[in-house]
Amino acid sequence: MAIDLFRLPKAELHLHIEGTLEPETVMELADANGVRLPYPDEDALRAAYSFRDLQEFLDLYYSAMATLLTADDFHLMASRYYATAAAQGVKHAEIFCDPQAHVGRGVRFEEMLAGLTQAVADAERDHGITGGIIACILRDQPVESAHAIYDQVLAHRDSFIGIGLDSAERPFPPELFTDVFTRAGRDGFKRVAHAGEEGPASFIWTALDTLGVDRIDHGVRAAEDEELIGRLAASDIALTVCPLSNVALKGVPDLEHHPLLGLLERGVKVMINSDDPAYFGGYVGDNFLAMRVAGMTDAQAIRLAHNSIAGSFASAERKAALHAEIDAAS
Ligand SMILES: Nc1ncnc2[nH]cnc12
Ligand SMILES: [Zn+2]
Repeated sequence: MAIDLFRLPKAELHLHIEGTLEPETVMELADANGVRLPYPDEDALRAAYSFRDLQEFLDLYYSAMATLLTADDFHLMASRYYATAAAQGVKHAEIFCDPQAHVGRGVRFEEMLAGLTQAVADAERDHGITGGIIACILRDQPVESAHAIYDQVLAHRDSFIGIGLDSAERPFPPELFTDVFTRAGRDGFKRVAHAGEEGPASFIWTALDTLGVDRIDHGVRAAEDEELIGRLAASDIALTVCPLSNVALKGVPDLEHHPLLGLLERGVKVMINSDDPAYFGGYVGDNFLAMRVAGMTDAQAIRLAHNSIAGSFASAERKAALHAEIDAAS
């Protein structure tokens, strides 16, 4: 009998918490906060969840997050994510947030952080989900802004696991942010970066070699570069792949032609994540189910789940316990 993919224990390592805003939550927060949106109702908003590319998605993503004002709003959003994630087998989650996108529209950094850190603590108490928060730098904002937001992250050192790099990829190569990532490395933060989502495989090389990242987010365009596949397979660098996202943003034509399973078979440490699940058609368990329809075997699903634990920043003890949970469930 096929394994229950929702009950398969897994880690989620590529999840933008602002990308979990379902249309009903956006409308609820807009009403509560008196924020005017260019959509009359939930259905009209949902109808807009169809994208030609990354930028078109980002435009909607940034406009919907304008409904987040108070710590309670951030807490509500994240708590809803954790409840759904728990029901889909997530045991450990390293969630992204985009502080510049909130501070830039007048929300205090501490307001955002209070809501998110409370939700992280609640998730462990209520669902047994471990993990934490990775603050992403917006690569389409000036480098000075990256340093300024990093100063705030550093001032709240204990609330963050690490720093990341996201937003519009193609005109903004990783090396623009070498200095701020060097600072973060010296300060002992883990470092991750989106690379090879829409941008070329060369961005994966520079994320590794100039930013010193511990993990690559997406990285699917590594499949176009044989030398890079060899390098990744020989390393411990994991790729946090997001299948439904790549189809929704037209990076790959369909899941049958997605490079995930090919990279897995080449020995690259890939795993399945949801990216922005409210926008792309499903949470991490839904991504597993969709990949099964596209040909993923149970044995591959189990390897992907183990890779998600191995690629996480959890402690060695936590990792051992979660690997054992996967073995028990499979
Ligand atoms: N898929 C994605 N790529 C880059 N930046 C993002 N921010 C939220 N989702 C993103
Ligand atoms: Zn992402």
